[in-house]
Amino acid sequence: MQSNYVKKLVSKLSDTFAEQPEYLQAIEELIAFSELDPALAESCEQYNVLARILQPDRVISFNVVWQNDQGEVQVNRGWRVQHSNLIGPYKGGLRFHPDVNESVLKFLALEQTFKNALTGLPIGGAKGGANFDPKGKSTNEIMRFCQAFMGELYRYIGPNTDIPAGDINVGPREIGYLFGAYRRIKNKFSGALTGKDVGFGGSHVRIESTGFGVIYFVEEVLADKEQSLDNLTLILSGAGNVALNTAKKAIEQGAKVLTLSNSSGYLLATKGLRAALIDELLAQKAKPDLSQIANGADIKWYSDKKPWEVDADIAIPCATQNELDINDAKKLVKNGVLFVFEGANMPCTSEAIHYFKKHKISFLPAKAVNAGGVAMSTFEMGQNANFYPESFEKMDEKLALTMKKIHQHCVQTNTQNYLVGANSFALNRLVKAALAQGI
Ligand SMILES: NC(=O)C1=CN([C@@H]2O[C@H](COP(=O)(O)OP(=O)(O)OC[C@H]3O[C@@H](n4cnc5c(N)ncnc54)[C@H](O)[C@@H]3O)[C@@H](O)[C@H]2O)C=CC1
Ligand SMILES: O=C(O)CCC(=O)C(=O)O
Repeated sequence: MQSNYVKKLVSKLSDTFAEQPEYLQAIEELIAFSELDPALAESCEQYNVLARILQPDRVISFNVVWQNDQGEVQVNRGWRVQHSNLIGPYKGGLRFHPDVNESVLKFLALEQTFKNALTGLPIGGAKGGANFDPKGKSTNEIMRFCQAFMGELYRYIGPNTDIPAGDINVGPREIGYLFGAYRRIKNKFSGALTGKDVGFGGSHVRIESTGFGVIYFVEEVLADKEQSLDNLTLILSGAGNVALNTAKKAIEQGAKVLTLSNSSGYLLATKGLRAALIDELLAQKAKPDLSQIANGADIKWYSDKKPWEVDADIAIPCATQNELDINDAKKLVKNGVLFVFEGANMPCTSEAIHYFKKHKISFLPAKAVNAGGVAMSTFEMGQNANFYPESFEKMDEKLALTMKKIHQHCVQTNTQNYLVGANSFALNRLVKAALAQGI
């Protein structure tokens, strides 16, 4: 997409939001790797549609005031970025992390909007969270923080308005506290949050869905090349919800998962991680201490290093944004990696993506690869709306079918390039909706 209209708009956004590098990075990737249907181009410019869909409808920001266990009053910043409800209610996760700021949440909300459009489901895009660090906090402190956060957020959400879910450091425990607070404030039991426990309105497979969906998508891409996961080697980063469920399903499907990681280093299992170990890690409530798993034999811990130096067929970054940079990309290419699948949101820097493209490495973008989570959240909303919970097997089948459809949306839009296919399918759907709905 390189018309004068687009160039002028991007230059204006770059000036206005120069202090928001992650948000500008997400815009740059979209513009560099997408194609607008020529039949839409003139109206898109005439009605300035890109300026409307690249910027969030609104950014809500608020104080979160809570007390720690010592009774001291703490103040964090909370946000909800409601990016677009053109094709469905605002939908996207909440992240609690000290690095959270407006730029990070605006990039995540933009990505979410395009990811959700790519699924083909009727969901808009949003993201939220707080610059709260859960590390070292007691369960009571986490609960009080969630209650204080919802004490502000409840005004802006609802089952047909905006439906938050989890993301980094927001899992079933936090969703439980957030949901409890929402239910009490509103005196309503409704599907205003997803990722709930199956005992009170959650869907089977929501916890596993992002990671399982990653592997269903990997299998679709491999099947296109008449390959399977059997005996392929995978390197993964992270050791949270997405990484562990990706590892679990990959091992089940015959692959060898060599690594997991956290911000202190990575764990390498030269013979592949055992399924039982992944199950143990999944069952732990606290974040695992990976360095303690090393056994001095076939499982080793590498401090302050990233897994991208390990020789493997497939790399799947599943931790956080910009965790895989140009130096990592060079190592992967040198070691002969065949595919890079983005499990996390925007884990590869722009430079890394351009390097993969230059070296003809198959690069599969987050919008497609990790969309299984939000798709399952949408199915949770459906089950809440009709008061009818479905079985694990049915939801798992639905997830696999959804990942197949997302794969089709990419390849039917661009047969050569998944990144362009994914971005363009979503872009054209959003532009058409904006034009049809007027200004
Ligand atoms: N949970 C979900 O359903 C979905 C999550 N995502 C994305 O997947 C990624 C991971 O999310 P979750 O697994 O849910 O979070 P999580 O909180 O369960 O796990 C995050 C993991 O990343 C590790 N980590 C954080 N910073 C790191 C760094 N700099 N280097 C290496 N490891 C680091 C943490 O130690 C932790 O193991 C995020 O980008 C998130 O936005 C995307 C789609 C859905
Ligand atoms: O399940 C959801 O609503 C959102 C999941 C999410 O945050 C994401 O796809 O990045």
